[in-house]
This record gives sequence, structure tokens and C-alpha cells, in this order.
Amino acid sequence: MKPLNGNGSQNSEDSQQDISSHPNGNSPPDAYISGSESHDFKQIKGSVIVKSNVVINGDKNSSINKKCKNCENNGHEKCTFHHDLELDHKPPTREDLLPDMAHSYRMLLSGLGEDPDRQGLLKTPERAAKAMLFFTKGYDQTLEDILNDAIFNEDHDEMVVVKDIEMFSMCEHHLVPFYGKVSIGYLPCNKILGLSKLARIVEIFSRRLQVQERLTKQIAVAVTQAVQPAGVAVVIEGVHMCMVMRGVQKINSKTVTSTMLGVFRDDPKTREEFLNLVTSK
Ligand SMILES: Nc1nc2c(ncn2[C@@H]2O[C@H](COP(=O)(O)OP(=O)(O)OP(=O)(O)O)[C@@H](O)[C@H]2O)c(=O)[nH]1
Repeated sequence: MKPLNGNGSQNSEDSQQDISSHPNGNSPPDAYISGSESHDFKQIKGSVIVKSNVVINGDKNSSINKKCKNCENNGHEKCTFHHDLELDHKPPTREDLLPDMAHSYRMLLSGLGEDPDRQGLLKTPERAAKAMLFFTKGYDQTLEDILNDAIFNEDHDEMVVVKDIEMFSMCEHHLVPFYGKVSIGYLPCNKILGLSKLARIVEIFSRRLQVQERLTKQIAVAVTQAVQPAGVAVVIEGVHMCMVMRGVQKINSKTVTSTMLGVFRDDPKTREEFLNLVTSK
């Protein structure tokens, strides 16, 4: 298996941006439109601040290891699952997976010393399987599907920011949730994106097994693919339950990651304007 791609961890030149003053409310995302300069799109920048305050190994006959239909139909390079994660296979369909997954959860219950046949647990394996499929439903979505052609020609080259988009994802190391808020900014080049589509892009990539760094970068790259802007900025503030409920048990720690593309990377003023907008109340 090849190493995971799309890893947001960058080189030592990466700058660090602290957005610790993000509001923590659950209010719907706000849209901001303001002035900024425009530059050529060039490269990627990312940073991580941690504040202290697959191989899917199954049996060969399992549906999990069946050949990926998406790859068969569209070619390996167009398979979203492989393209993003370079895994060796993709589950054929969600429904196909349910029985095997439910069986695995049943074994897990037994392993915990529980009786999977007691009344309260009878439907638990299937419920848990369905829940896991929901948590990872992003594997079934493509950028094309969710954009729904909501890309509009508009003579607009000022910054667009949608901030505090709620995000729920699954830590690929411990299979426990991490959650937080995503703020996205872009500088259009005569093409704007339906605002809700930014939140839908967050859903595609957060509803998978993830690390926060890769999630941050995948969102930025998807916005770039959608509207080819002069630049894209994404900042995520996340709480990782693997650091809260277990392990080091630091309940107040937050992880902040960013990806800056194009003008947001090249121009400190543009980056500063974005960061000011996302940290303002
Ligand atoms: N960089 C990064 N690390 C993550 C993310 N989610 C979880 N981790 C880390 O993945 C690491 C896995 O470390 P291991 O030592 O293999 O696993 P562990 O024994 O469970 O580690 P502890 O959590 O320290 O108990 C931990 O340090 C986690 O905090 C993420 O989104 N990004």
C-alpha cells in the first residue's frame, strides 16, 4: 500500500497562525465579503498549532475486500476514494457492507464480555454499523455531485469568507470522533461558488477517517478545483476525543490547522485580512 497522500503536514518554512480567539458558538456560518488584492495562484502552505490548554485487513471473501466498482467503471485515477487516500480498495456499496460490519460489531461486543443476544444489544451491531457508515459517508460523495453546477460567473474579485462551519470527523488512528469548526476564504477570479457548497465540501472530506491536517488541505484543494480562485485559505479548530476521553486526557486542548494557497500564501496582508475576519466575533 502506498503512503497516504494529501497530508497537510508541511515543511519547516510553514508559518504558524494562532486563531485561538475563534468564537466557540454553534451559530450558522457567516459570510463575509471584503476587499483584498489579487495575485497569481502558486503554492500550498500549512501550519499546525496544538494548544495545551488502511489497509482494511479483512478476509478475502469479505465484501470489504471486493473489487472497487468505482475503479472498474471510471478508472483507478478517477476513483475519489483511491484518489484521495490511495487505498487498495473501496467498499462496493454502503448496503453491501452492512452485514459484515454488523458481524464485526457483534464479535466486538462478545470480546468485551457482553452478551450480544441480550435484549438491549440485539440491534446494536446493525445500529453501530449504520452509524459508522454515516460517519464515513463522505467516501460516497464526489465534488461534482455536491457542486450541482452552483458555480456562477460574477465580476467579483473580493474576498469571500464562510466561517465557523461545524465539522464532525473520525480520527483514523483511534476511530473516535474529532470535531470543530472550519473557516474557508477564497479570492474569486470571476467565478463564485454557491455558499452552501463550501459547507458541503467540508462534509465530503470530514465524513471519512481523517487526520485534521489532511482534511484542511483537501478542503482547500477542492475549493480550488471548483472555482479556480486567486487563492484559498482554510483554518480548522478541532477537538480530538482521542486526546480528551483517553490517552493524555487533555480536555481543553484544541488543534488548529491551516492551509494557505495562492494569494493567501504569498501576500501577508491578504492572509491577515482573512485571519482577522475569521477571529472576529
Ligand atoms: N497529527 C495528527 N495526529 C493525530 C490526529 N488524530 C490523532 N492523532 C494522533 O495520533 C497519534 C497516534 O499515536 P500512537 O502512539 O500510535 O497511539 P496511542 O498510543 O494511542 O497514542 P496516545 O494518544 O498518545 O495515547 C496520537 O499522538 C494522536 O494524538 C490528527 O488529526 N492529526
